[in-house]
Amino acid sequence: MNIALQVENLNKHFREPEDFHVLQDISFTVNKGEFVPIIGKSGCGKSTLLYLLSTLDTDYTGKISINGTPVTGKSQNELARFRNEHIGFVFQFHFLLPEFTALENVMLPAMKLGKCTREEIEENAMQKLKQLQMDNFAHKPSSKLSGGQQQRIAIARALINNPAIIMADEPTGNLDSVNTGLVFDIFKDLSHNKGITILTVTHDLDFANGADRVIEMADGRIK
Ligand SMILES: Nc1ncnc2c1ncn2[C@@H]1O[C@H](COP(=O)(O)OP(=O)(O)OP(=O)(O)O)[C@@H](O)[C@H]1O
Repeated sequence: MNIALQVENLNKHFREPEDFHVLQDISFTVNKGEFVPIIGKSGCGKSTLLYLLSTLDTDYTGKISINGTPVTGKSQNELARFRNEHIGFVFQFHFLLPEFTALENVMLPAMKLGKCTREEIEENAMQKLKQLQMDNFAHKPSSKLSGGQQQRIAIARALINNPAIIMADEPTGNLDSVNTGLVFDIFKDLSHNKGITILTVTHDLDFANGADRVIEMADGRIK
């Protein structure tokens, strides 16, 4: 099957401080290996949508399937395992553990999954760092790296469990234009050459313009 993400009639309300229909009848599909930015004005619901798609928020109506697996209705434990195995996360703030080395940070999600030995995980993590041209920094504490380097470590960490899909929320929000370009090139390579699906919320129009297609939102709907 070629579909990485299928979203059907998604609706979400925030109930406090008053009822607010934040996502309205959202339906779309994303194919495997597509690179799709989600754009739209501040407050239109982009991050809320990404949060639902990444299975972190289950308070909605409608259906979400990832890689052919319906995730709607799964228990919190099942979702935690599903996320670890299938989804890589990249955020605006990288959330690296500052006192850990780059390598240790990349290894963490695989250690949590507990499927491989420490040696296997270390080898895999080194490969991911190499892929992002960060292997020379493997043994440096992450706090000693630049913002762009830290974001590349965060992308390596998102890749460690070989996810089918990467969900990113403003991954270049804190970066200068050179590093934004680097992250763009990495995402393009991962999607086009490695078949990983990339869904990313962004305000960066250069980033959006270079992608396969964009999902544009306005007032809780897809335009
Ligand atoms: N927990 C919440 N309770 C009530 N309203 C919320 C909550 N979280 C977000 N909202 C509202 O929902 C709307 C959509 O928020 P969201 O963060 O998804 O927008 P966004 O498009 O990602 O915006 P930005 O580009 O500024 O990050 C906004 O009007 C916001 O104020």
